[in-house]
Parts: sequence; C-alpha cells; structure tokens
Amino acid sequence: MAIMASSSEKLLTGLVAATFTPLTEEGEINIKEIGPYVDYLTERQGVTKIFVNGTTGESMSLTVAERKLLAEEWCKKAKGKMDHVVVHVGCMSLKDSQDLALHATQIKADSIAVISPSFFKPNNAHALRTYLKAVASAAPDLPFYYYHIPSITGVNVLVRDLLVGIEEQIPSFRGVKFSAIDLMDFGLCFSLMKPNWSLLYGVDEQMLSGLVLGADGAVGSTYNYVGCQFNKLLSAFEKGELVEARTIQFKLQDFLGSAMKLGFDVGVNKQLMVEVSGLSLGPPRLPVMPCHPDVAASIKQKYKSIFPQC
Ligand SMILES: CC(=O)N[C@@H]([C@@H](O)[C@H](O)[C@H](O)CO)[C@@H](O)CC(=O)C(=O)O
Repeated sequence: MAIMASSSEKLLTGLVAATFTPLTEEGEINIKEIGPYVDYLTERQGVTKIFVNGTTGESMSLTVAERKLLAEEWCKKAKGKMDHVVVHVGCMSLKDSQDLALHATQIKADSIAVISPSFFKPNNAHALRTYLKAVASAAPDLPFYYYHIPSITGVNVLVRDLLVGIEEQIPSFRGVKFSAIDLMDFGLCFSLMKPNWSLLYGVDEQMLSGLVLGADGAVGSTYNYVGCQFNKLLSAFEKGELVEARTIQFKLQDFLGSAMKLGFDVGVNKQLMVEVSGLSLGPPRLPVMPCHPDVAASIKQKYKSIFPQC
C-alpha cells in the first residue's frame, strides 16, 4: 500500500534551482560559499527551493564524503531561509546511493532524488524500478523523486512505463524530475499521476511547454541566475497571461541559443553564474573544462543585454 504524504509534507512545486558546487581555485570543496549562495538565491533571485549535488553540481565527479559535506552544509544554511532542499543521491554503486540516502535522512533534507546508474544500465522499467526501490529503502521516510535525464545517462526507459505501480513498490515515491525533451512521454505520465506526486520539468528552455502539459514546477540550472524572470513566467502562466509567459521563455531561448553556439556546458554555465552573482564558485572539476575567458565575456554580455534586470 502507498503511504500518504504526512500532513506536514508539502507538494514540491514552483521553481527549483539546481545548484553549482562551490570549489576553491585548487579544486577543493569551498564550504564557506554556501551561506552567501543561499542568500543570493533567496534575496536576488526569489528562489527558495534547491536541488543539490545534481548534474549542475557535478555530483558524479565528487566523492561520497564530499557529497555528504555539501549536502549537510546546504541543509544547514538553507534552514529557516529556504522552503525545500532536494538532495540528489544517485551514484554508480547502489551501496553509495543507499549511504547517501541514509545520510540525507540524518541531516534532515526535505527529499531525495535518484538518477539511474549509467555504466551498467537498467534496460527496462522493471529493472529501473527495482533499483530505485533498493535506494529508497535506505531512506523510507524521505520523499523520493526519480531523476530522468536520458541525454546524460543513456537510460531511455520511458517514464510512463516506470510509473506503473511504482507507489506499491516505493511508498515514499513522490514524483519525477523530467529532464528530457520527449513531451509525449512527459504528457503520458499525467494519466498515472497520484495526488501526492509532483512532476517537475527540467529543460529550462522549454519550461513553458512543460507547464502547458501540467508540470507542477521546474528544476534547472539557469534558475540560479534567471530565477527572478522565471518566477514571473510562472505567475504569468498561472494568470493565463500567455503572451507574457512566452516573452520570458523566448528570452531564455534567445540567450541559450547564443550560448550553445559557443559551447554551453557545465563549465561555461558555472563561470556565467560566477560573473553574474559575484560568488566564488571556482572552476568545474575535470573532466569538465574551465570556461575560456573570451567565451565567458561574450556570454555575459549577451546575458546582460537580454536580462538587464536580473
Ligand atoms: C543537461 C542539463 O544539465 N540539464 C539541466 C538544465 O537546467 C539545463 O542546464 C538547461 O535546460 C540548459 O540547457 C538540468 O536539467 C540539470 C539539473 O537540473 C541538475 O543539475 O540536476
């Protein structure tokens, strides 16, 4: 039997920033930057929900010990300032994921999310569901989200197939972070939806399309620095002001279209965040390459011209 959400558990909705991991110039975790980062998101971007140690946070390049340190500090600094901290605990090893899931319970994270392993890949919905159940069993009291990002994992199991009967297998299941462009698969998930689930869309440049289909919110990297604009998009959409919502969506498409021509990746994205926020986030970790200063300057110029108010 599926357990119902407790009365204190709120549905995860709205804008969620997938955070970058602050590193020193030498490549070590820069824990002291997390407090200012939380303040930047809440005060300057109006973003009060975060998804930590995900793709943008380069989780797969971090050790389990580093991920625990980061998760703990994000939860500590977010307390009383933010509404929700999702800790991503996906790893290549089930044991590492279970260890991180248990740790997330101990540090009082609000929820956990899990990406599919991508070296040995589950090759059907049953295998993926069985794997997710094993991770969730290490943190049965934490709301659990599946993180679907097939462009990176290469795991193309349709989410609508995964969702069939999942609440029986994983009582803590609360939804999906859907970072893919297959809007038919996303749309078909809604027929399987339960009242205590959230379906969050994860392709920022197409967020409005996700909302039209029924997304409860969105998780993404660009909400770190266009959060203030995307909160406006969300409220325009809620009020039925589609022209306004489209105008904001088109601005991000214009920006990302140019950035992608220059090789937009996590390294470039991180450098843009450094320049826009003034935070000391350091370089990415290899194999992600640091952003060339000329590329950073040109992308920042474009950003400033499109989003002068952010
Ligand atoms: C592939 C990728 O990194 N996708 C990003 C998007 O926010 C993406 O950066 C954005 O849509 C620009 O393409 C997120 O879905 C990833 C994310 O939320 C995370 O960091 O876990």
